[in-house]
Amino acid sequence: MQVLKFGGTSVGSVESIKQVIQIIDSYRRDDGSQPGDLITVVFSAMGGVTNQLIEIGRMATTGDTDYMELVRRIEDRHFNVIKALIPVKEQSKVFAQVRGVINELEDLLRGVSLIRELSPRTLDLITSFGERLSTAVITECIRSRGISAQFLDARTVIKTDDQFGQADVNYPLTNQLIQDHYAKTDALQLVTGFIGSTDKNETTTLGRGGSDYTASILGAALNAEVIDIWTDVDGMMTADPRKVTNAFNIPTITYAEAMELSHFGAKVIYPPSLQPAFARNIPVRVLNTFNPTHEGTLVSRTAERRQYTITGISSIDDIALVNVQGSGMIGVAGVSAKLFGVLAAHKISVILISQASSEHSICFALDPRGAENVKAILDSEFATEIAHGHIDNIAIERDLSVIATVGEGMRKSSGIAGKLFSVLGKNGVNIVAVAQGSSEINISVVINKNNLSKALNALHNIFFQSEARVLNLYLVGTGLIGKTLLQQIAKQADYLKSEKLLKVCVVGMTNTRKMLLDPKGIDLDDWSERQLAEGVTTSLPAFVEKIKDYNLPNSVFIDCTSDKDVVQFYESLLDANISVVTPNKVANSGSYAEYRRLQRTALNRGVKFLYETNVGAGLPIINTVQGLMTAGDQFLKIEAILSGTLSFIFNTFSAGTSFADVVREAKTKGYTEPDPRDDLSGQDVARKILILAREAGFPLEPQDVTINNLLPQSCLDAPTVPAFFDELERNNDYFENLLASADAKGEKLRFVASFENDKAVIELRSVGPEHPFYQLTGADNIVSFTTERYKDRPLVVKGPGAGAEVTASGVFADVVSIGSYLA
Ligand SMILES: NC(=O)C1=CN([C@@H]2O[C@H](COP(=O)(O)OP(=O)(O)OC[C@H]3O[C@@H](n4cnc5c(N)ncnc54)[C@H](O)[C@@H]3O)[C@@H](O)[C@H]2O)C=CC1
Ligand SMILES: N[C@@H](CC=O)C(=O)O
Ligand code: NA
Repeated sequence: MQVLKFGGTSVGSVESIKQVIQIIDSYRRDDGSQPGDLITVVFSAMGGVTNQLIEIGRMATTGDTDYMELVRRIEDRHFNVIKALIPVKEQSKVFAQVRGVINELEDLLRGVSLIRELSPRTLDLITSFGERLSTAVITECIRSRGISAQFLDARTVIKTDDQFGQADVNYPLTNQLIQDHYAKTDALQLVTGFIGSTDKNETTTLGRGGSDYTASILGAALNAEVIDIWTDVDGMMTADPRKVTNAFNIPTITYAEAMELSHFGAKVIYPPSLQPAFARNIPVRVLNTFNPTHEGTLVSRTAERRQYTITGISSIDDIALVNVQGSGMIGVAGVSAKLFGVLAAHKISVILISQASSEHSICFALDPRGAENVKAILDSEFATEIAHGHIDNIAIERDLSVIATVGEGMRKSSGIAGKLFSVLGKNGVNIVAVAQGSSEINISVVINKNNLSKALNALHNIFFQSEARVLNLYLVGTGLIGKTLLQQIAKQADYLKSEKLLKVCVVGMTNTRKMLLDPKGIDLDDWSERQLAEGVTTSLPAFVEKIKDYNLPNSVFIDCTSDKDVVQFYESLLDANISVVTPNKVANSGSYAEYRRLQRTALNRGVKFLYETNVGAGLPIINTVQGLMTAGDQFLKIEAILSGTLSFIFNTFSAGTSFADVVREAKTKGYTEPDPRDDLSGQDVARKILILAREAGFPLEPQDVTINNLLPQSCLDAPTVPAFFDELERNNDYFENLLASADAKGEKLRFVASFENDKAVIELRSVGPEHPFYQLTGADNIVSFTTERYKDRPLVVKGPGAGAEVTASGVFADVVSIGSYLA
């Protein structure tokens, strides 16, 4: 015996009923014989009809005759099925049959409108019409195809007590009646879900999950091989797909896991209603009527071995927490007994309970709609304890959500809780309360509601490991470096996904003109067109506000500008647990206090502030200094060429060429700052040596860096970039003279930064062939660190220190390292 059940959406329309009939056909045995003796099919009411019937009942009690129109609509829906699926010559008989049932409903409603009262008993009778109508019509549809099928009104076999609305089943009697009935027939049984009857034959309903319950009762009584619950989703998912886009189907799950997941909000099935089947160890499959070839989910006593330690994550979006606390509770037996006694006596259902081992407080979660009432009850029940100071306070906290991670696999593995808390911590999700069932298959955390989506996504990402972790990027500045970075990300995306399990998703970008945000991710093939077409006028505060609003997990803010206005937002971003990566030197070269503040904020928040490209572009310079510092080395001296632009200029400029043209070439090659005056004035190098000294542990301020200026005053004073180039042209002789005097000594011009004895100095030097900086070519940088451990021979880092590709690649490496950290 196989028991099938089709829910309201499955039987909600002509098209879907056609699909249902095909599915029932597919259960036919291989030899082509009719499925009759093998299966039982339970139906819900057509989607929406039960709620309409409740509404109709309510309208009838108020004397509102509009209910008649609603009844008409219900009748029409069933008539439409008859018209579409039953041959014309057989239709009139079925119309008459439906009309008869509707007449009965109308008589009943007339009675209700006369006495103006709707008892639970009458409401059960009214709602029973939904299943009675749907099942009767589908039975005729199937019969008209020549299949021997029988309509079974479940009220004749499912016997209950008289708790209308949620009746309890009399199993011994019910099982007997079911078995007796099935002994007499081998026709396909088509059964009304949701309803039963008392021993006085009054109609009752089975409460939440009603038709699943019917299927389960039948399956258990008949010892079915399997119960197939046909619904409108592909079985149970690892998380609610509306909240977690990467959620996927769970092929097998245990009864206990299914119970836990649905207790915490997974609504695909309502396991308590499947209890009779579970008790007899009958497997339940959850299948999709609209995608019938999908394997769905098999719920059974044991699940197959899985690659993930957890099975699923579910949540209840809105809960309130009631906190009962007081020093008088410590060691006083009975407070919790009394508390739970009171809750039980008032039929208050509790979602989760947590008690600190100090016994100083107990908190429990419940539906927020009942919270005020519960507080009033507790305040009154515990009035004495409160008066005596044993309990200080009964407080309600609102706007909370609960997330449950569920899985049998958790029972045997350590470190799950650690992983859970760590990932929530790194994403700045504060945990308000925690509970772990002693079965160890569920850890639940209560968090602020506004973090729910971020927390669910972060947890899903981390626990379903074979899935790539998503890094959400916000890019400010789509100029030379920003654009190159986007190209590099686009090119490398597949590799990162498959080899590093990182899915890099650019969710926001802005330049000075337009900003574009899309939490689903911006396609990197046409970002620039989209930014132009869909972008809105840039407002940095609005951009940052959006980032915080989205509250996406694993978020990284990338500043590829040279603007100080962008820097102002770093601290609040870090504070909101958003990592910051930047080639922009402004933040780290302001006051020492600001530099430290950003470092501290990142550290406190468990996020990253990375700026390798602040010095020497992609060369590993900052990382080298940080590595030496971490290992306890001490810096004695730093000597360096830190400007790619000036390196290039002095390696390229020769007598008879235009100095200004060489500077222009440096700009074209992408070496200069957005404003090349920053390079030539020594400002850029000053920032770099300042940052290096700070990284090396010296609290330098900008004024501690002495710049021995290279440019004539008129160049320094040039108000605009074009004016600056004009001044360079006018001063060509000056630069030629500098070059000539170095040439005369067989030396080369080098713009050298050095740091020693708490002082940083930058100056133009001419160095001879014996000097290590003499050989430098192109736009190379070189840094020589003399430390306690590298005293006799300094540690040297050398290589291209400017240019779009190497800089973007350094920024990219920082971003990826955050991905690895978060993972
Ligand atoms: N070129 C190189 O070799 C290296 C550059 N860097 C740094 O990289 C950064 C970027 O340089 P480039 O890409 O050459 O500059 P760029 O001038 O080509 O691009 C800057 C971008 O930032 C945008 N922007 C500026 N202010 C903004 C604001 N307030 N709001 C929104 N967008 C804003 C601009 O619209 C533009 O898209 C600079 O801080 C530079 O110092 C660092 C290391 C090496
Ligand atoms: N403009 C800079 C680029 C790196 O910071 C340079 O020339 O070195
Ligand atoms: Na670097």
